[in-house]
Amino acid sequence: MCLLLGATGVGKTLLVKRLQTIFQCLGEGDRGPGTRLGGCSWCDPGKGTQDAQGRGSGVALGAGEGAWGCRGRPGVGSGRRPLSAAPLGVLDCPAQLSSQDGKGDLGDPPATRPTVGTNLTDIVAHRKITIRELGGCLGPIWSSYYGNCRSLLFMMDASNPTQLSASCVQLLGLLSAEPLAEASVLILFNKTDLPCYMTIEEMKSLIRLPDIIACAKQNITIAEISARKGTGLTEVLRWLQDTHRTST
Ligand SMILES: Nc1nc2c(ncn2[C@@H]2O[C@H](COP(=O)(O)OP(=O)(O)OP(=O)(O)O)[C@@H](O)[C@H]2O)c(=O)[nH]1
Ligand SMILES: [Mg+2]
Repeated sequence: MCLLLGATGVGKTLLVKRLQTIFQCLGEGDRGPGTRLGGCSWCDPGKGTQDAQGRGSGVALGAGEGAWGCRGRPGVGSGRRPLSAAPLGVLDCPAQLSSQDGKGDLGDPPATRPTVGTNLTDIVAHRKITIRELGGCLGPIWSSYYGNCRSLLFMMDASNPTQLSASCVQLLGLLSAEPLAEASVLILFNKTDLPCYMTIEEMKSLIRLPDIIACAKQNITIAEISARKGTGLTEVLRWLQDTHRTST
């Protein structure tokens, strides 16, 4: 189980929707040789960038290339670029997840509403990973859900300095919670597409992140992302895959 926590409005639900979009393209099993998909630039060369031979930069899996197969139109084999090494090879095309207009190749950001309870989402990266988002408004009872947590995604809003200190207090509470002592932690600084966002260096110094990491029992990784544009989601996927590779 992966817990996804953070103050209300930081972008947790949008992140999960974005990950779902990517996994629906990449994570539904190998369809075998000759399989290529339409739908998004992750799997449709026609929508991706073109290499020197005019082939697209979309990806498709050949036989036995692992659990990151694409879903979509079968039998359109020409022009596909087989992966040399699955599954991480699939994630070597992060540029397609980003664009300047806020829509990106992931399409328009879907609408979200404040999560007043908990959302469970399954993604498949070698094995099933269940992401449990807890609404920010549930902060007082987050601790009821700490059991069976293998990994923790903690999201902060990099564009909101006034929320940063409150988020830092929440983070310290999580890191000191006994049931989460063994969890791997990924701190996500989201909304880096906004003009007013703070750089990772600014945030590190504001919340004394190096000290927090040094004192924590957990293995902590940090990443700057934009759930809106898709920036940095490749790293999130890699981290999830690596963290849950051997977990139960
Ligand atoms: N500009 C920008 N807006 C974002 C980003 N991520 C989320 N948002 C927007 O922020 C708002 C809140 O996003 P949600 O995903 O609902 O936030 P949440 O963390 O799930 O909030 P709760 O469910 O209340 O805890 C929505 O309008 C999103 O479209 C981002 O990376 N950039
Ligand atoms: Mg939500």
